[in-house]
Amino acid sequence: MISSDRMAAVDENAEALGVPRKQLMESSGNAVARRVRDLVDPGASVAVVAGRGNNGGDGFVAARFLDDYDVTVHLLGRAGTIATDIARENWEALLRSEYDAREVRDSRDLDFGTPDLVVDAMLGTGVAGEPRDPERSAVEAVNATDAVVLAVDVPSGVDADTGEAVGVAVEADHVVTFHDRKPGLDALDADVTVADIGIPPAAERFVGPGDLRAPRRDPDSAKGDAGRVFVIGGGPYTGAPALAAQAALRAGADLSFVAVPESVGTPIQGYAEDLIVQPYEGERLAPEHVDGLVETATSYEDVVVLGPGLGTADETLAAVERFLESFDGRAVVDADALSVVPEVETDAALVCTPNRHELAEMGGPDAADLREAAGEIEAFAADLGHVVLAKSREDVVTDGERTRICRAGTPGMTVGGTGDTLAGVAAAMLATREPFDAACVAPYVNGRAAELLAESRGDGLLASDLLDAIPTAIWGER
Ligand SMILES: NC(=O)C1=CN([C@@H]2O[C@H](COP(=O)(O)OP(=O)(O)OC[C@H]3O[C@@H](n4cnc5c(N)ncnc54)[C@H](O)[C@@H]3O)[C@@H](O)[C@H]2O)[C@@H](O)CC1
Ligand SMILES: [K+]
Repeated sequence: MISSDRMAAVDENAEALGVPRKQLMESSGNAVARRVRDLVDPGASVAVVAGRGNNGGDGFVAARFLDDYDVTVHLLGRAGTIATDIARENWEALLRSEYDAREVRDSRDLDFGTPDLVVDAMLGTGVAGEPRDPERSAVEAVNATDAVVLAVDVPSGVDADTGEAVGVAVEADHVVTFHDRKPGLDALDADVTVADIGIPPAAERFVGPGDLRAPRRDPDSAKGDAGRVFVIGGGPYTGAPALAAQAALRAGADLSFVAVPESVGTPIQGYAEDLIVQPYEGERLAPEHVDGLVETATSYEDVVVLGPGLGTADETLAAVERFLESFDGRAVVDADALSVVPEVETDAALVCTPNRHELAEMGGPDAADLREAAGEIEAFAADLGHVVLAKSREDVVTDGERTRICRAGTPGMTVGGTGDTLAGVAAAMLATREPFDAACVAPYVNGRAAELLAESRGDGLLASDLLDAIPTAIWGER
């Protein structure tokens, strides 16, 4: 089962892996034609009713695979308004080769005769709202025929995710959908087949540009703002919390607060004027600081980063435990704070970011190659009840049910501090995405940032160099 957002991401990932959309369209159209062959005999009359998006493009391709049928293609609207290059190219290919392909410029001219089969290629996953004319009239005309109706991907007017129709919708007898079932198709009274269109499994397995670009939809948390990040770290170390907080800003957070012992507040503020330092008394985090921190984080709905530079003093780990017991928001847990997570009952949604050694100390698999241990890491995350982003050359990201691999990055990233920038990026992502998605995208961004610097910095990369490259890794390419 695949949602339309995820499908769009996978499709873009496939393109990045060298399987362009136009190739997928060729496979989709071919699959539609094969289904036509199953349903009606050669010589039968087939009307392809096509919209101006890629769903229509699939229909244009299908026509080329049906030369032993009596095929007419009806484009709803003017060819000049075809929305994508690949659909337009396939339309023009029909014209140049003298297929019977017509523009329907006015819904009153809609006449596709009395075909044996109608291919509904009007609207697919790109539909927004109820079908407008000419599609609306065409949907009604298709429903009024006696022809067998084969819908491409999803019956036009039906929402692929919910199965609902806001206005008119095609009553399809058959649906050929691509790559994987769409959740909305189960609700329909139609026979559904799934066609393999050659999307490599790697497009789903590996985090890619599609994951980054996918709509950031999270009805529970996204309130239209990019979020405040609250880093609880520092004491024995000062660089780590500052890097995490700055990375969060570079990845789009509106504000970055750093709660640190007053002993290190001044140096941390000195690193960057963009950070808002909130000092508490003493030299390290202790249980007496926790209530105030929980209150701040809760009242502002901050995404918390817990751990960078905290150290391992007993009272600090007790404070981490106490924090997690009473906090019920979202947090990235990193570094020294990780060892507490398996012991604690918390209502918070956590993204845990252990390296190989921290993962083993948490009770996860002790493996030299994390990717090979992905199954065990998934089982560990299921047990833990939190998202695990296990960092290595190839990161393993899992919520206990789904697992993805992130291959982005460079050898130069073994330098200290890249884990801190990762935690900050993850927090910024967590403000607008659900935890698993945020955990997939964060190492991709951090790794891409390093890749952008590979030529100029090589093995001399510093974690602080990544800060500048993070915005380009997110928004700058394409
Ligand atoms: N995502 C993928 O991986 C693949 C997608 N393919 C096809 O591409 C389709 C999605 O293509 P698109 O994103 O171009 O979208 P669609 O072709 O589903 O629809 C977009 C077009 O319809 C118009 N439109 C939107 N809402 C409308 C409404 N309410 N009334 C009238 N017109 C409306 C838009 O202006 C646009 O021109 C899929 O359903 C599938 O058929 C396949 O080619 C293969 C791979
Ligand atoms: K359709």
